[in-house]
Amino acid sequence: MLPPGTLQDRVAIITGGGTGLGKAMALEFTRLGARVVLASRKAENLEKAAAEIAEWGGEALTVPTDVRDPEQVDRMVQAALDRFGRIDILVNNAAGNFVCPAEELSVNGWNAVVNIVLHGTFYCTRAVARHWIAQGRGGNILNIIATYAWTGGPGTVHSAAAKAGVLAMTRTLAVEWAAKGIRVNCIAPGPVDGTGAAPQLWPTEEARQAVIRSVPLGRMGRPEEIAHAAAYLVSDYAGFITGEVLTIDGGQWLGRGVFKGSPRS
Ligand SMILES: CCCCCCC/C=C/C(=O)SCCNC(=O)CCNC(=O)[C@H](O)C(C)(C)COP(=O)(O)OP(=O)(O)OC[C@H]1O[C@@H](n2cnc3c(N)ncnc32)[C@H](O)[C@@H]1OP(=O)(O)O
Ligand SMILES: NC(=O)C1=CN([C@@H]2O[C@H](COP(=O)(O)OP(=O)(O)OC[C@H]3O[C@@H](n4cnc5c(N)ncnc54)[C@H](OP(=O)(O)O)[C@@H]3O)[C@@H](O)[C@H]2O)C=CC1
Repeated sequence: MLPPGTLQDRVAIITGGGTGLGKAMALEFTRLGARVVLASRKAENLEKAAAEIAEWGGEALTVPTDVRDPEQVDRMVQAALDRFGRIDILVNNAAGNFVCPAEELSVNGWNAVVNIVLHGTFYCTRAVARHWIAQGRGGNILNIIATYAWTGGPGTVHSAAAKAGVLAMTRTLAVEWAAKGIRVNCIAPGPVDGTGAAPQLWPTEEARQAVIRSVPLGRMGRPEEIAHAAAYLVSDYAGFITGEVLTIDGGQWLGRGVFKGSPRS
C-alpha cells in the first residue's frame, strides 16, 4: 500500500469508474488524496460509486459518457477541467466483452467491443493529451488490457484484437509523448472476482472453478490488488516507467503450458 497523500491534489479520470476494477481504482486513488472523475454510460453506476467515495471523504465528479462517441468524450474532459481546473491521470478502463465464436460474431457485435475498447481508449487519450500538450505539461495514462492481447483468447476475438491494439497504442504513445512528460502504461489483470467479467466470462460456478484451476496461484485476483498496482503506476514512484505492461494474473498466462499430471492440470 502506498502512503496516504501519494496522489494528493491529483485529478484522475477513470472510464468505467462506476463498477468493478474502475471503482476499486477510484476508491484507492481517493484514499491516496486524488479527486476523481467517473465516466461511463450509466448514471446510476456512477452515482453509487460517487456516494461511496463521498463516504470516504473524497470528491468525485460523475459525467455520463459513452466513450465510443468522441464528442461526448471531449465534453467529459472539458467538464473535468471546468470542475477541477486540471487533469493529471487518465485510466482507460471501460470495456465491453462477451464470449462468442468468431464465425458467429455479427458486425455489430464486433463493433460494439472494438469501439469501446480500442476507439474509446484513443478518443479519451487524445482528448486528455491535447490538453496536456497545449498546457505544456505532462501526465499519466494507464490502460487496462488483458493477457490475451498477446496470448490470444478463443471466443473473444473482438476483445483480444482490441486489447492488442491498446497495447500497441500504449507502446507507441509512450515513445511519441515521452519528451512531453506523458507516461503511458498498461495493467493486464488476470481473472478478478466480483467484477463485470464474471457474468460474461465465467457465468457458472463450474466455469469459475475451471478458471481458478488455470491460475498457478490457485485463486482469482481481488479488485484491490489491481487498484494498488494502478496507483503505483500513476504515481511519482513509477516516474521512470513508461510503455510497460504489468501483468497481475497469479501466473495464469505463463502457466498455460502445464503438463497433464502437474498440480493444477
Ligand atoms: C479466463 C479469464 C481471463 C480473464 C480475461 C478477461 C479479460 C477481459 C474482461 C473484460 O473485458 S470484462 C468487461 C465486461 N464488462 C462488460 O462487458 C460490461 C459492458 N458490456 C456491454 O455493455 C455489452 O456486453 C456490450 C455488448 C459489449 C455492449 O453493449 P451495447 O448495448 O452497446 O450492445 P448491444 O446492442 O447489446 O449488442 C451489440 C451487438 O453485439 C451482439 N452481442 C451482444 N452480446 C452478445 C453475445 N453474448 N453473443 C453474441 N453477440 C452478442 C448483439 O447481438 C449486437 O449485435 P447485432 O445483434 O445487432 O448484430
Ligand atoms: N475483471 C476481470 O477479471 C478482468 C478485467 N479486465 C479489464 O478490466 C477492466 C474493467 O473490467 P471489469 O471491472 O471486470 O468490468 P465492468 O463490467 O465492471 O467494467 C466495465 C466498465 O466499462 C463501462 N463501459 C462499458 N461500455 C462503455 C462505454 N461505451 N462508454 C463508457 N463506459 C463504458 C461500464 O459502465 P457502464 O455500463 O455504466 O457504461 C463498466 O463500468 C476492463 O478494461 C476489462 O477488460 C481485464 C482482464 C480481467
